[in-house]
Amino acid sequence: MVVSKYSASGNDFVIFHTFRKIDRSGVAKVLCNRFSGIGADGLIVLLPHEKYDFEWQFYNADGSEASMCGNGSRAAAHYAFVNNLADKKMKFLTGAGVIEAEVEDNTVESQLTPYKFLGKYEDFGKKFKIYDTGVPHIVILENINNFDKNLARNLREKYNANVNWAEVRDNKLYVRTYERGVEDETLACGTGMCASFLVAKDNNLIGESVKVYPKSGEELTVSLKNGTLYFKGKVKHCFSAVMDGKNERDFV
Ligand SMILES: N[C@@H](CCC[C@H](N)C(=O)O)C(=O)O
Repeated sequence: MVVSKYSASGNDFVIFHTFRKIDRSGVAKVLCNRFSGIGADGLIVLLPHEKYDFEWQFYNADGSEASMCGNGSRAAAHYAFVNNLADKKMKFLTGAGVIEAEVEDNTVESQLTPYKFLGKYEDFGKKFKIYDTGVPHIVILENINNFDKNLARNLREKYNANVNWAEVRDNKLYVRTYERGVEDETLACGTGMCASFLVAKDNNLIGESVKVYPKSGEELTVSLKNGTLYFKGKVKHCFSAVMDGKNERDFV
């Protein structure tokens, strides 16, 4: 069994492709474990699809399945292209709908599925909005140094959403995200950066396109064109490894 490890702006993934569509929650937990596995925020499995270039299964590190992952969509597109599973421009099916992606060397742009506004709230002493950009995200617009892991954990549990602190400085967007399913802050979260973009835009703090910097410090671009979110940045293929003599069944 061959697996690849990718980092998409610091959000890291184990990726492989196969023909079998089975529950891989247990495999995700084993492979994503940072001490006894490969270590990653999520597992992505590419499967054949009759209409699209492929479909994917996405699992968080704790084995929970998520309908979408922005950074994962960029890593998966790069993996599909270099492994000859798709052309540079591709369409693939996720739990949230069809993603269109384009690979140009190590830079990948994904066109996300339509977003939904889920409401405006005041709770735990904070004002925030929730947008679904494929998965739900709470966005608190304030100094990102106020990022508070305990508060994020409480909000995540009560609203079953990822939690972002977002700040606009010098026309740039800075975002820190506590991710559901990793249950910690990650170095970057694509759907979180896109939700933060929407909230900053609602507040007239940015235009139709902005440079975004997650915790990793890597630069990405989020744009809104005709009501559709585009998300672009570099991905890194860290390595591919042969899991010697092993089948994924051996991991659960
Ligand atoms: N890191 C992802 C989001 C992955 C899913 C999320 N943790 C959830 O369970 O909602 C991204 O880049 O968008």
